[in-house]
Amino acid sequence: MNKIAAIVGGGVIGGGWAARFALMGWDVRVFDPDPEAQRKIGEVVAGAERALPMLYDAPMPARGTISFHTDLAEAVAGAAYIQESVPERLELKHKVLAAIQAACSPESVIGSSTSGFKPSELQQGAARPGQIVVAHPFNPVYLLPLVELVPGDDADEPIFEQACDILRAIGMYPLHVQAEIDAHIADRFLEAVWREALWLVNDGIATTEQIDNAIRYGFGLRWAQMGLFETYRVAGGEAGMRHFMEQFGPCLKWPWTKLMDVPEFTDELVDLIAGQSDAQSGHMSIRQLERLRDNNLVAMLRALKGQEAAAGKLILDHEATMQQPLVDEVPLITVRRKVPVDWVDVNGHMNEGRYGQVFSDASEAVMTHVGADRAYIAAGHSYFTAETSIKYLAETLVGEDILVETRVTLGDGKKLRLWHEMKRAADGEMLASCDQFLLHVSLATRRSCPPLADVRDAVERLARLHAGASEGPAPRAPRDI
Ligand SMILES: NC(=O)C1=CN([C@@H]2O[C@H](COP(=O)(O)OP(=O)(O)OC[C@H]3O[C@@H](n4cnc5c(N)ncnc54)[C@H](O)[C@@H]3O)[C@@H](O)[C@H]2O)C=CC1
Ligand SMILES: C[N+](C)(C)CC(=O)CC(=O)[O-]
Repeated sequence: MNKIAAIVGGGVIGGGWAARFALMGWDVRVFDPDPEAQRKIGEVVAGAERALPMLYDAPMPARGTISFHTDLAEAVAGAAYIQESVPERLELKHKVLAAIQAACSPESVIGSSTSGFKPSELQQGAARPGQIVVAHPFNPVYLLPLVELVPGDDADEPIFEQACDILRAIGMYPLHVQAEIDAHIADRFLEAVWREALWLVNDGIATTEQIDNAIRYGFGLRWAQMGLFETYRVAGGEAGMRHFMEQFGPCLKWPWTKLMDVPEFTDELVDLIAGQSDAQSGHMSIRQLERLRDNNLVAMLRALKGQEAAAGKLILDHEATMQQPLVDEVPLITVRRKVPVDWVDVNGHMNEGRYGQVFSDASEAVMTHVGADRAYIAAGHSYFTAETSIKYLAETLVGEDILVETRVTLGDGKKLRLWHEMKRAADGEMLASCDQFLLHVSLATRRSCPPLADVRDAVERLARLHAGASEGPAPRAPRDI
């Protein structure tokens, strides 16, 4: 299978798909008749380039190309994955899907971003119905992993499997929706909440800002990490879900919602809502709001990563597939990454504590390289850092690509000394240096001891290889420990 994706319809959602595929190493071809499409996608890709790599504490794959095509057939021919993201009108989707099928390989996956149409509706009159699946993403597609994958009854099994594999490979979470239904799963919730919110504004109960506050200071935070049922299970106390249902079941019969109805979109209601929304957020442009949203999402997803929970666990698992083994070279490139938004301090640059983290990651990469990896540590041996001296040489800013070059300046028995240079990838400027001294330890006694033979040999071999090539300080006499 090649790594070519065709994006048909390059608006808000198509642009997000294009960015995610390209940043995950796919070559992307876009077809969109709008003369402004290239500019609009450029804006989305710029936002994605800034935000998506911040989720990962690993080097990203080499970015794929994005090309723009005036001929749909040319864009889709030979693409392994095709995503349709044209406006939500069934007759338009039928026309576009027919044109795609006339030009693409029968083996390609055709995903549709449709928010509400069922696969059987999209497949009506199609040349190969089983090739078309609903692949409904969430905005921004380049940060949110969920994609509702609805194959429908006529789905072609290999196409569906391939869709799952490709979506996982680009870091997404394909949720298999077994039975087709209007608006799939998630949009049903969104619409219920949206409907209720419209009533609250319409009836003068709450403003748009109060409704947003009710979500973001409360249940919105819960939903991001536990969803609905797990949250309510906890809310039931020690007796869990049963008690929760017993206590709150009767409320469902009380007039707590107006979900069966929707207020008329009169000019007055549209003016009221748009006016309140302007008053609430009109001081920021849409691009500024997008950047704020992306920063917050990155910070939240990174927090979930730290807890190995929910979408954070998904990113961790995906990251593990992206790690490349170190190449035995002088210097070793031990870290390649982007500075994420949650590493910035009040001075607007990378906080000093994060330099320690970068150099610690660099040392861990060396440890793995010499065989002191997770299995070695689990078997009771490791290295502890005994001394670190960091020099901060230039400011490191959020979003910058950085790398660390590491030289082994001493590898002698239980002693390991490393010289790290952190550089800006764009121009090679040195941002910080670090002289680090580590001692091999037994995790049973928590005291220093010689490494096992393989690790000792690997460390000593690296030290010989790096001797003379060092740009770091002259090795000092190791401390007597
Ligand atoms: N905006 C959202 O929050 C979400 C939208 N979706 C779904 O994604 C799809 C696209 O929605 P948006 O990106 O929001 O719309 P959009 O209006 O931002 O973009 C649609 C794009 O399709 C292009 N287009 C129109 N006719 C075309 C044709 N014949 N061939 C190729 N391109 C054509 C337009 O020029 C435009 O750039 C819809 O099915 C929508 O339901 C899914 C998830 C979220
Ligand atoms: C409003 N919407 C129906 C287009 C929303 C979606 O389909 C998903 C999302 O990103 O909220």
